[in-house]
Amino acid sequence: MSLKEPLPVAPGTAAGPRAEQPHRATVWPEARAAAVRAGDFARAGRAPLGAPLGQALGQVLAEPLLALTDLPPFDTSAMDGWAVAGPGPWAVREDGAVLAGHAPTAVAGDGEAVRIATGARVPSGTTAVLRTEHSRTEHSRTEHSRVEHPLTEPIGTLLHALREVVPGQDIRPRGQECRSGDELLPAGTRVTPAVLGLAAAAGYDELPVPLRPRVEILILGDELLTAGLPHEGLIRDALGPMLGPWLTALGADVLATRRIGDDAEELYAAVTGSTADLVLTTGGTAAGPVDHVHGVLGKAGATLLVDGVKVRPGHPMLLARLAADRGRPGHVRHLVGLPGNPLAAVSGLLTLAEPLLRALSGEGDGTPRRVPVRDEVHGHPYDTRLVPVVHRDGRAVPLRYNGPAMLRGIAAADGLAVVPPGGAHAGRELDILDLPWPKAAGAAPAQGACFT
Ligand SMILES: Nc1nc2c(c(=O)[nH]1)N[C@H]1C(S)=C(S)[C@@H](COP(=O)(O)OP(=O)(O)OC[C@H]3O[C@@H](n4cnc5c(N)ncnc54)[C@H](O)[C@@H]3O)O[C@H]1N2
Ligand code: MOO
Repeated sequence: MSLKEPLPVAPGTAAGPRAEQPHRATVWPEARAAAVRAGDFARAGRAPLGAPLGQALGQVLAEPLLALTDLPPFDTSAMDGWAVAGPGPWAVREDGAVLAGHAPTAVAGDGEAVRIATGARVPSGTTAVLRTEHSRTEHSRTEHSRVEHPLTEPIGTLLHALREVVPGQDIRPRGQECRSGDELLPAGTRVTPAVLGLAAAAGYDELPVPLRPRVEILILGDELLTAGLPHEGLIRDALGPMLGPWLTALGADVLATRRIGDDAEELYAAVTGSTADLVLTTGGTAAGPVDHVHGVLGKAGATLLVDGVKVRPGHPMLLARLAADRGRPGHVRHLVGLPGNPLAAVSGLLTLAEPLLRALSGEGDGTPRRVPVRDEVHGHPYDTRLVPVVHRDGRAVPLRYNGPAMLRGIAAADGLAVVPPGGAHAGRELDILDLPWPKAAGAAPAQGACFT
């Protein structure tokens, strides 16, 4: 697939000084689409990885799963019983039974039968398999004294069918499920335990899965503490502990979470020196005296693809393509700038980072599901709102504590409702961005306290 380089969605390509710039915010759906395009563009040219079966679980197939063999690979018996040739009664061959995993020892001639196990390769010449419970054997008197062995038959044994025998019955013909080269599953299929089983049956030792996107997190802000209680204008870093595990849950390989402070030079060095596919910064996206993200992107020769989004919270979020790394010219790198307010950062994560990572992993655009909202939700006059909700009885219930600086709502939520400009009346179906972890059992009382 040849992909065109994604263009900035708003006028202007270079990140430069912000002063006096026109408002360039992108509408929310278009911002997500731009993130998908960026991920698709970065994925093109990345060769998939051959992951051993056990390590591929949960990933998606980078290529279609083609059968490496016919399945079944040979004609097999579907039942324990007798491989028979032609019409009965049949003379039982005394030279052995055919077990699963063993090459057939006998070639069945017309009027002959040989004992066979489920899954065993049927001897050539077999016309049907007669189930044990549908058969009767008759032994000649002279041989009765012979010691019986489970895998050999007394000489002169005759086999009778107790039911009509239809040609081909209880034989699974070679290639019944698939022929070698058949497409078993398309690219993009999630590797589940069942897919692992099918892949093994079809001859795979490794599966082609996309390289896990490599992400580096840069936490900006001199006011942030990594331990203890807030004091003297200092607050705890809420994003460092949250973003790494969140990105891991999205399938990314988190290289590092680094604390940079409000130092523009250190930020420049970290951004330009990063080997990650995606650099995620937190804070410093606005126009304050120590908000360095735009300036550093300009100096680093980055291209802004999204510079502000018409969404609340989180509107200063941005997406940029970083200049090519001289050491790895084909490696496309992006940066997502998350606003510092913690719920605004979550909004940026779900609006820009998640779709980009999903596309980079070949997972499609993850169309949100639609759920009716239980209560009226107030909207912003012009912008989309993302509001934490819990699912109750098939409806989305908006939670309180949904301000840009608050995490109390999202910590109790199942997802974020996408509220269009102007708001939504009770009962209206809204897109829901589900969170990438299972619902917590027993969380209902805490959530109850958060309802509007
Ligand atoms: N003049 C304007 N000021 C602001 C605007 C604006 O449009 N014009 N936008 C506001 C909005 S909306 C947001 S969101 C913030 C975004 O600001 P930054 O991305 O530059 O973030 P900071 O200023 O660094 O921090 C904002 C806020 O968040 C706290 N913070 C930052 N990092 C963390 C963290 N890791 N853990 C917890 N809290 C964090 C920081 O202390 C600030 O309180 O800008 C508005 N201003
Ligand atoms: O966009 Mo800001 O996130 O509203 O606080």
